[in-house]
Amino acid sequence: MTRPWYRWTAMGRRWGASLKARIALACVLIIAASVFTAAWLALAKARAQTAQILRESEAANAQRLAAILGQRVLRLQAALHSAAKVVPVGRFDDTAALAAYMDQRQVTATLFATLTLVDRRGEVLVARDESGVRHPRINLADRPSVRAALDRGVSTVSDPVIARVAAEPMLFFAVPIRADDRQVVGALNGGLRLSSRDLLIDLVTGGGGAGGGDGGRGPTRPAGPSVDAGSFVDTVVVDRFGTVLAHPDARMVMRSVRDDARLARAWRATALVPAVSASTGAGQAAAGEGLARPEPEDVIVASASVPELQWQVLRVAPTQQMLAGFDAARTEVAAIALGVAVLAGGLILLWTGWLMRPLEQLERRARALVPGGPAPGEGWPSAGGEIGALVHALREAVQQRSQAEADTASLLGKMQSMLHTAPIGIAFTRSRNFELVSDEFCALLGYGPGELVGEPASLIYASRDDYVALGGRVADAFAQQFEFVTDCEFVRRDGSHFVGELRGRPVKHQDPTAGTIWLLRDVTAERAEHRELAWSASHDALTGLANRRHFEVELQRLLPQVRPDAPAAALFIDLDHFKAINDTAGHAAGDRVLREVATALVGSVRRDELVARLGGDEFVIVLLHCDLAAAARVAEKVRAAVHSIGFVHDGQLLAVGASLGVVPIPPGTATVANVLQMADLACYAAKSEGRNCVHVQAAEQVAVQALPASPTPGDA
Ligand SMILES: Nc1nc2c(ncn2[C@@H]2O[C@H](COP(=O)(O)OP(=O)(O)OP(=O)(O)O)[C@@H](O)[C@H]2O)c(=O)[nH]1
Repeated sequence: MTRPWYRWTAMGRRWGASLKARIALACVLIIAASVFTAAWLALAKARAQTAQILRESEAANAQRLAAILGQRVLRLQAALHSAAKVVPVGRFDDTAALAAYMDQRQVTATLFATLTLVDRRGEVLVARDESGVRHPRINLADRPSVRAALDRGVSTVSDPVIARVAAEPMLFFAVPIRADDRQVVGALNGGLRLSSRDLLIDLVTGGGGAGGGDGGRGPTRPAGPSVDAGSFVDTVVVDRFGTVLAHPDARMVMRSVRDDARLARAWRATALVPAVSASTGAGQAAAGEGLARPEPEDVIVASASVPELQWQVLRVAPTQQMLAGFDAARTEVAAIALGVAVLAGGLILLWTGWLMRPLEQLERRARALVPGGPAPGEGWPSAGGEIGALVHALREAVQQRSQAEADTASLLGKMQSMLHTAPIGIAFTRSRNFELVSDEFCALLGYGPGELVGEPASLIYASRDDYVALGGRVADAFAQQFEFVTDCEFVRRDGSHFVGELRGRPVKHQDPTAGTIWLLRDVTAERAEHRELAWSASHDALTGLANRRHFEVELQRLLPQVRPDAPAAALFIDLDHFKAINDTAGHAAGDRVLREVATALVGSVRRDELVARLGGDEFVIVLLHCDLAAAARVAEKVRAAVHSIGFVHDGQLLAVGASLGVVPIPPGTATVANVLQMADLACYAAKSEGRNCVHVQAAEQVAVQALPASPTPGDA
């Protein structure tokens, strides 16, 4: 049983390899990438544009708030000026008059938390605050703003300070009081809480632009995170030293912007450079107004300066929160892109499935191209376009192949019948295997009809080496467009060998893979007979030695090998009184003697020496690489061997002797006849010297004596 995981893995692999799945997957990826990229780029552009709009909007807001702040300062100063004009100048020592004056400053008192009238020395003449009108004995001449009003007769606004009495951050306005002669005789001071609605607090809590005030007694914003009403934008007012004057978080007031990292970065980004001192009057411009650069990554910063106070209004908006919609949209876009891609991929999968149905049918039909499958023209899908063209081409090819197979089968049938009856061995091999064999071929090799079909061709060769060597020769012959013919030793099924004549011809010379036709016949007897005939033609039938004709051919072949450094000699042997043996013991005894002599001759020389019977009782031996002295020694050995022959025939001891003539074969000797003539003469000399002896002919005598031709004794 197939395990489920294996089934799932196999199905996954099939799907992975499927063209449909690949196209669908590719489409999903392309569509997802396209949708996501397009949406991402659009969002990024929209985000950048929105950030720019926010910056510009916040810059305008900052400028508007700075303008409001400036107007408020001017209005407060104007109110203080108005009050200063009605100060009872000539009655500074009249406590009741001064108290009455203060008591009547209801409107001014609603604008300022404290009102203080000081004389030329800075001594407080009368003061008014939430507790009423008082005459405290204090001197304010140490305050720079009071000092400037008294000494230089100008209206001033102090830097924020922690008030001595109220113990909270306050601003002090001072205007000079002049006598009729325009001399400064004192100053009227207005103290204002930074938290006053008439100055700052409503600006940073979203009430910017609203007129009116609470007389400097506006509520302080509660501690904790605070934002511009309904938004994430913080409005912060900072003086030229970086001291926070107004902040949505009341705890930050009078602290340095450096205490809040984000605020510090925003403030630095405004690049505001202190341009005036604390004692400088309002109205001087400060640098850095407008859009801030460079802007920190996490905030959008806009700023505007309040020239009257050398303050700066900062609008700080957290980038991430302001543009959170875009960040959320990115995730949505990714999800939508994926969804669209998956949906499109599904549709494409269905579509390609529908498109590829003919292809699947074609695949099934192609799988059925096996014996026993549908008829060549049946089962093909009907389709147009490329698939239709493919179907058409395949159907044509299958029909043609089917026709070709039928033709081949018919031809093979005829061939089989021919091979069955052919009286010669015929075989067809391809790729070194038998594909067709005639009955005779099998019979030659001891196999039943057809048994060699499918077997390797090497099976019938007696030697594996012969078979391998044959391959190269066959290839050479076929390459030259020759028929290949050779004799080779084959092995039958029973292990017996025979010599066969093998003829081979390729079916197509230009295509070796098309196969080869072989003809085989057993030539064992034929070749043996031929060898027999060839041997008989060159050998003496009685003794088995080379005959005269073969001797002459061989010596003629050897003569060129004779050189001064490779001397040679010839021994001419003639039996002594052989005729008497024939005559007394009979011809058969004479034949036996001749055979014994041949054996003695062969046994006296090296195996490869040329030993021949020239005829009758005449023999000749050629010794190669043998000088005359050595030849003389061999001749003596031969003589002794012949002389030692002896056997009893019809009660009679038969023995024989031999006369030997030894001659050197001079280098350059042209003919066999010369050699035989000289050797014969030497043998004749041995006969003359009494027989059963060796006559060695000196080399210098040989040439002289060899010149005239004379008949050999054997010819007589
Ligand atoms: N048995 C036998 N005799 C042969 C054969 N061929 C030649 N003869 C005989 O060999 C003899 C050769 O004799 P010769 O060489 O003439 O005379 P010889 O008796 O040997 O005398 P010398 O040579 O002078 O010693 C002849 O009688 C031939 O008939 C052969 O094949 N068999």
